[in-house]
Amino acid sequence: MQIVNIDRVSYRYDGGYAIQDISFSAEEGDLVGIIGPNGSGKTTLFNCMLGILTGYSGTITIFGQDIRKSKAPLKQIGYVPQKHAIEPGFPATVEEIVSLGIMRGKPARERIITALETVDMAREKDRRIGELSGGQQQRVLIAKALVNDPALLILDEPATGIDIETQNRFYSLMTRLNKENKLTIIMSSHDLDAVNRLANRVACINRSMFFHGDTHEFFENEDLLKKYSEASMQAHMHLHSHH
Ligand SMILES: Nc1ncnc2c1ncn2[C@@H]1O[C@H](COP(=O)(O)OP(=O)(O)OP(=O)(O)O)[C@@H](O)[C@H]1O
Repeated sequence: MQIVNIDRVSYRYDGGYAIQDISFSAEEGDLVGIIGPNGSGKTTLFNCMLGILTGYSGTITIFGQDIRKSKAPLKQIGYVPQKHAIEPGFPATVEEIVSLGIMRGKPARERIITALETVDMAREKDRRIGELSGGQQQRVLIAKALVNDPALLILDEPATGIDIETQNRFYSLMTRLNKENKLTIIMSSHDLDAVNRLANRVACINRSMFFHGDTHEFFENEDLLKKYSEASMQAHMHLHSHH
């Protein structure tokens, strides 16, 4: 079953196109890695898929429905945005943070605990989020995204800013959610090595699409890898030329 189909999607801000003519799809059980240098439009693409940005052209179909015509599929998406540092003194507890993810009905305590157990954080439920390490905070934010029992999980650069050992634990969690919980996952990442290990499909974007297919096809293709590293280098220099 097709979970997501992105068909010739473009979005422009006042300054020009952030994404142009993007197409790719995800089947049930896929773990799709979206790779692209800084500023390549990954967050813009996710915001279109989440119904946050509506002025795109092209068609986004999720669980078989055009999201312009029905908002219902959006309720089955769990989303973990790009991580922002949480103030150490931020007063909310882990359990309170996860309860914020509940879209419908009363905050069901059982669902919160189940989501926290999934990410191995149930023991910390009464602790303040600000006291936790970056990797633990990230797991709590995933629990928040899982609390509605989504069929699709979208993560925007989930492992950025956490140490290598924690990243590896985090990647095992992704694999477990994908394989055991049968969750379809779309994850953007700068970490090519992690994408190579985890994802079965890759979509590589640099404003427009430059590859979409099986992971091994991308990583076995020297030309594509070279093109990707050149594009990242340019994006990097472009970013730094403004400072
Ligand atoms: N609100 C906005 N108004 C105007 N331009 C924007 C806006 N948001 C993003 N852009 C531009 O659109 C392009 C794509 O940005 P986007 O955040 O989607 O990329 P990204 O791949 O997620 O980048 P990063 O990896 O750095 O987060 C960039 O050139 C950015 O400057």
